[in-house]
Amino acid sequence: MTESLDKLRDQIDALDQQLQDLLNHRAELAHQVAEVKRREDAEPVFYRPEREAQVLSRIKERNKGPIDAESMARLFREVMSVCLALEQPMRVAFLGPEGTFTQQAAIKHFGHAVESVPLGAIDEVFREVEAGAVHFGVVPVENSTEGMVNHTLDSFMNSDLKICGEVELRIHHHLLAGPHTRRDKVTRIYSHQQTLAQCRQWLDAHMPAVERVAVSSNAEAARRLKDEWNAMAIAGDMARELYDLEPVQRNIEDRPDNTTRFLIIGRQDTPPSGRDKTSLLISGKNRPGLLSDLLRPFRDKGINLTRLESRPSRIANWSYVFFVDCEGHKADATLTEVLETLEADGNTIKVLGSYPKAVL
Ligand SMILES: O=C(O)C(=O)C[C@]1(C(=O)O)C=C[C@@H](O)C=C1
Repeated sequence: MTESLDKLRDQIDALDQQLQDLLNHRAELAHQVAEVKRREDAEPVFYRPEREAQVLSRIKERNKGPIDAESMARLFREVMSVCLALEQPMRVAFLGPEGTFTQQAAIKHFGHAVESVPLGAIDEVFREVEAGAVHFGVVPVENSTEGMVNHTLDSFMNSDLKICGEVELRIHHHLLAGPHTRRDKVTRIYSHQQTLAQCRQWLDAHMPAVERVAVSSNAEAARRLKDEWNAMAIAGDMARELYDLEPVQRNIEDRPDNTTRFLIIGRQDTPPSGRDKTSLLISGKNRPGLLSDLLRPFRDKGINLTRLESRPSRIANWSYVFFVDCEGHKADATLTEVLETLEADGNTIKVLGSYPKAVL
């Protein structure tokens, strides 16, 4: 026999009371953790990405359902976000304006309890983190359809900031209309250049005659519809909600698995979490076989590379630096040996950071 609604709700009320008490108990413990950190360190580090990654991975591994592992981890993401805010209110800069995918990535990574600060350009995000005006920054680094975000790679060449985390976000783009849009009179579509590129085939097939106008961000494209009648915009859900726009057609990205990867940048080194990645900037004297010489030590030690990118060095024409992502932490003995071999061969290595692989 099934229980009555009232009885079931009584049980839910009792569990909610327990959950609430447990969450407050957890928050008290986080508060005590903060006191220990303050006592033991003149410059205490409150945010611990390696610990957060371990907590979230464990939650996913031991989850038995019916709540799915991803959703459970997202709930705990918010719990830790609130606990961290009790230790230290955090300010995180992102490539703005409000409503960008980068803001969505910042919230996915840190939870809703952080204060997110929109900035106008990638190098501004770097500068504000360097200056200590914010604790961390979030910048896009690569898209699965359109490739690298070169501004971000180039910013690392002149910065000592450390990568302390990564976020992956599935990107869905929608064709949007504003409150005054006359849908039969549309002559222009606004969006960020990368978004227009990610929706090129759809636009060619469905709106070939409409001019595509690249603007500084998808959120800016959405904002413009406030007072225009002959334009539409392409943007994601966050911008759509922020500017209260109508979806004309959802999910118009050419590839259904369209994903963007973002990096968290900060001033601190991150200890090993057990499931880490390391990002390196490597340069060597231009010669035949340079690239294969750079890669051989990784192969010899069995270290998996997850990304390899070259960029002009900006020192001399046709000389390049290499951005290499590999599995493992710079404190691992094998990776240390690889880096020592590369340096002994006369190459210059800059470790951009070792950080936990994305868990969410
Ligand atoms: O373990 C810590 O160092 C904490 O500060 C606690 C806690 C948590 O709530 O679990 C909060 C913030 C840190 O980023 C990591 C974990």
